[in-house]
Amino acid sequence: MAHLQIENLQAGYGNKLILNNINLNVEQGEMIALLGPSGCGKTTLLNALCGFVPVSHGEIFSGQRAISQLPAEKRNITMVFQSYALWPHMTVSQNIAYGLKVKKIKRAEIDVRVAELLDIVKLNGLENEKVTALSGGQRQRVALARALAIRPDVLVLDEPLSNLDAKVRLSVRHEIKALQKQLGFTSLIVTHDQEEALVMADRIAVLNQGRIEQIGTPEEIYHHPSTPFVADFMGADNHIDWPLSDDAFALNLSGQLDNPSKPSSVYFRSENVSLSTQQNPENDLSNDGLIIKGVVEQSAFFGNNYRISVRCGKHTIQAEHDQNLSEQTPVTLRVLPDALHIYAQDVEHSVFQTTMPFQSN
Ligand SMILES: Nc1ncnc2c1ncn2[C@@H]1O[C@H](COP(=O)(O)OP(=O)(O)OP(=O)(O)O)[C@@H](O)[C@H]1O
Repeated sequence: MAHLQIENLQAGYGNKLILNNINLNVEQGEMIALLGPSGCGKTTLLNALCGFVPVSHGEIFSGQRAISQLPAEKRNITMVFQSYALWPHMTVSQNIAYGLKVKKIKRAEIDVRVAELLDIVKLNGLENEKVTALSGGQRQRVALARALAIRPDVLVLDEPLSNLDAKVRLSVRHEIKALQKQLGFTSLIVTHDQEEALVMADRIAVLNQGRIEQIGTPEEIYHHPSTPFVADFMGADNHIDWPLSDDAFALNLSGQLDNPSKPSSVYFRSENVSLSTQQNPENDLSNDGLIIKGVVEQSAFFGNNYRISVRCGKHTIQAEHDQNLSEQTPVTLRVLPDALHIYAQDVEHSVFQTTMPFQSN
């Protein structure tokens, strides 16, 4: 049995159902990132696990224990909040000790545990400071230490990095990941930020409107998004519907698509579009893939590269290129089959199903 098992979970607020049929297993020592757009139910799922939102259907097992109807304090699941939720009038040590005191642990034992945690989160020397005197990154480390102090069965983190500036955020996310590997705690982390999820998580669950749309390793989610929603959310920012009666586009898949005339949605990332200013660029492989003719509409510098918007018939396609290009430059774009995410459109049911004709490595 998984360390945490969520089965057919439904939860919401009053009559408003937010989470619908959530199934998720989290193994001991695993970190799962919950990723999805604003309002999809990420925080509600954490709240349902912690006992802050009632579960109307289904069950949550922590180890062998069914916990969905237990009060929050009996679940041994601890939350680290975005806003840190520290006691401002207390010192760093007092904040870390708080949960242990509530549990009426002996003073000597608390002192040992607090010293251990100060070491773990590298806050030695700051134990007697008021938390209000600390930086955002240090406060979040206090919050983490306080949550870990009571040795929770599961740690849940609700956007723990979103109040930190970009540079601190990068270092704290690596610290949390290193701690998770070192201490082996089981955790779920909510984030808006797909890069954060890719870097930190062992597996990612992508949520859409209260349902899990896909769950998999970062590599699976990134390279093999199983639905158009996941492809789009994970940065496949170009989208066309096929077949397309537009001379600017040619799709050659060497018969790999089950039925080329079947309506399909094709998604691909701008970073996978190779751009040539030659009209008939030499192809060193074959003609396979998507080939598009167009003219440059806009070119914007973004550090590593230029982001080029290309007008292709009625579509605008985003590409990346190492040089600035002037408006109206004619270009040829090419996307190799491995970088195309293709989904059959099931018109009758208004849902998409992946055909997954290609496997990228
Ligand atoms: N206390 C509440 N009462 C009623 N509805 C709520 C309450 N809290 C959240 N909701 C609704 O539940 C839905 C899911 O909200 P939730 O906060 O779980 O989303 P989220 O994915 O965490 O969003 P965000 O990324 O913006 O934090 C939203 O439609 C929201 O309006």
